[in-house]
Amino acid sequence: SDDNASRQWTINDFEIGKPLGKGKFGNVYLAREKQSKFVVALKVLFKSQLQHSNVEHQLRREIEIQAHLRHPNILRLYGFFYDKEKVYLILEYAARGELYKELVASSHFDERTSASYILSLARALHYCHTKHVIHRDIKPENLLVGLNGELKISDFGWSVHAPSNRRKTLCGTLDYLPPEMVEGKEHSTAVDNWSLGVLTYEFLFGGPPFEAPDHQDTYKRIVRVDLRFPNVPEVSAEAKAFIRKLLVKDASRRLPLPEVDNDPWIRANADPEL
Ligand SMILES: COc1ccc(C(=O)Nc2ccccc2)cc1NC(=O)CCSc1ncnc(N)c1Br
Repeated sequence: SDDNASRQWTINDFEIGKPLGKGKFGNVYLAREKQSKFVVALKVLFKSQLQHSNVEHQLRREIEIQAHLRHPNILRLYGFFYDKEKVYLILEYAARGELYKELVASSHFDERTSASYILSLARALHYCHTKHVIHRDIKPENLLVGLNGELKISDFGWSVHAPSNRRKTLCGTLDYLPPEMVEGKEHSTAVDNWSLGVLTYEFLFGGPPFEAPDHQDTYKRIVRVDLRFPNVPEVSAEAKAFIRKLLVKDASRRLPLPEVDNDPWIRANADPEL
């Protein structure tokens, strides 16, 4: 409940369990609030590292953004607290962990699994866009899986309010960035439409579409939309047609997220229960 989110928590309110993951600014632990026995994921961030990387403002913006986001496919940030040297984020626990691990384990997903995940993602991103929030960092590492196999978008570390031309320090991989971002131009919510296309490709073929030996080559392939499909029989023409509707250089011509529901490939393959 919301009064829970605002009350002042301390680390003594929680029993700490196994480590769930090692993040860029700190580690995440399974934890349980002692009184309610509510299970959460507790992310521990070191203030010194946040200050050193000059991302405190990003974290504050993220906390502000997340406080207003409520969607079944968006990992909840229930609240936060801090002590002298650390900031703690109280996160929803995604019982089936990182989607990335499932993708690596199975090398690629079948069309039904892929279409179901992509539909959930399209609905969550459209919800964000109605709140003028662009995620900007949609990639398998930022996706988690809930107890019933539902996809959860996490780590809005790079989200901004649209429109924006805020430079995203290209420390991470370029693979998911659209042409307008790699070219440092102004970008809109349509960057997430592009990333959805990249992710669909990666789910079906096991790797991102513009992968190349080095940054420069990836950069060139992205700005040229140098899209090639391995001619593997198990991926349908409808799947490729869907990907081509999203990986479009002109941001205004990318398939709008509300229309993802009506795409023939999605209709034929996504779980109707979604
Ligand atoms: C809403 O989720 C977040 C919101 C914010 C931030 C964050 O660090 N922001 C941030 C940190 C520093 C600077 C600027 C932004 C991170 C997350 N999420 C995560 O870190 C995911 C932790 S891993 C995990 N979580 C739950 N269940 C599991 N099974 C696992 Br594994």
